[in-house]
Amino acid sequence: MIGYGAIARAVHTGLRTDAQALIRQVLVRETRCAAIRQATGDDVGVISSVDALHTDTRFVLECAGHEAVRAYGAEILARGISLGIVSVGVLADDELHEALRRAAAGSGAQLVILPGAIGGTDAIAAAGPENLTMVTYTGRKPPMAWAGSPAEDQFDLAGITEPTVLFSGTAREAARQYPKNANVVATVALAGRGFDDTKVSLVADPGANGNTHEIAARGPLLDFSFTTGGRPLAANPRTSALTAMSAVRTLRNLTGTVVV
Ligand SMILES: NC(=O)C1=CN([C@@H]2O[C@H](COP(=O)(O)OP(=O)(O)OC[C@H]3O[C@@H](n4cnc5c(N)ncnc54)[C@H](O)[C@@H]3O)[C@@H](O)[C@H]2O)C=CC1
Ligand SMILES: O=C([O-])CC(=O)C(=O)O
Repeated sequence: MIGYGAIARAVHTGLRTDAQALIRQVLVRETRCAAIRQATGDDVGVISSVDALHTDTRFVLECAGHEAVRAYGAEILARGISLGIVSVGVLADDELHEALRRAAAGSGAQLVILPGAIGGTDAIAAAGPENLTMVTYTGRKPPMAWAGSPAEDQFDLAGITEPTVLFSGTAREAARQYPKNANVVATVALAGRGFDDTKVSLVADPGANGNTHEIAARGPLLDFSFTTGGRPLAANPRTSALTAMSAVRTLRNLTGTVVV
């Protein structure tokens, strides 16, 4: 697993008593190794380079942010190790996306896009771009869950008293401008009509109970709307707890006899 922040810790906890999947190593930055060794306990190795991965590693799960996908993604895939990512928004960079695709194609590994904080991408991906005429995404979070995003420079977040649209544009712009809030946007885009043809609104809503994701899609095969009202992780209010459970599910499904 790459990273040991809010999502990664919840994944580790979620799998501690699991017989199906086991986190063997955590890949973190060199400067963080000592502190993270204390936090993980003895059941996990703490490493700071892809070279230190066990040679029989089957799957790497990224829970660390866009920079981590850039730093390690291609190297991992080129070794034939499949990579699951939650920091999907980084794929709005076409050059990186292509480099990861090439690395995976060359080794036979897979780049796996996790659903993360949202439900519904299975239906959109099943329909496919040829069967979708429109896909939109609206994300709502309490105003202070947008702290640390570009919205902080444009709005007085603490003073917001009614639902306020912070961003309106394409999935590509949203993913680039909101790297810690719009990863699900990228997942919707990749499942459906792509980064430039998915309309996105990001809203600060003082009445929001947690992080709400609304997806709407239309086409000859379906008329689709799905809302996920996710509760945040205590360790990071901008991140929905479901993101970690989505990763736990992905890891369990790697070895499950019956896979749902
Ligand atoms: N797809 C989805 O539904 C969601 C995706 N995310 C993505 O997950 C990322 C992590 O989220 P949280 O765990 O809530 O954040 P966090 O800030 O609690 O944890 C991130 C961890 O990654 C580590 N890290 C950063 N750069 C690294 C690198 N180059 N190498 C190794 N470790 C590195 C940090 O030290 C930190 O421990 C977010 O930045 C975002 O990209 C977040 C929420 C939902
Ligand atoms: O956790 C969430 O609610 C979604 C999120 O931050 C992201 O997609 O980056």
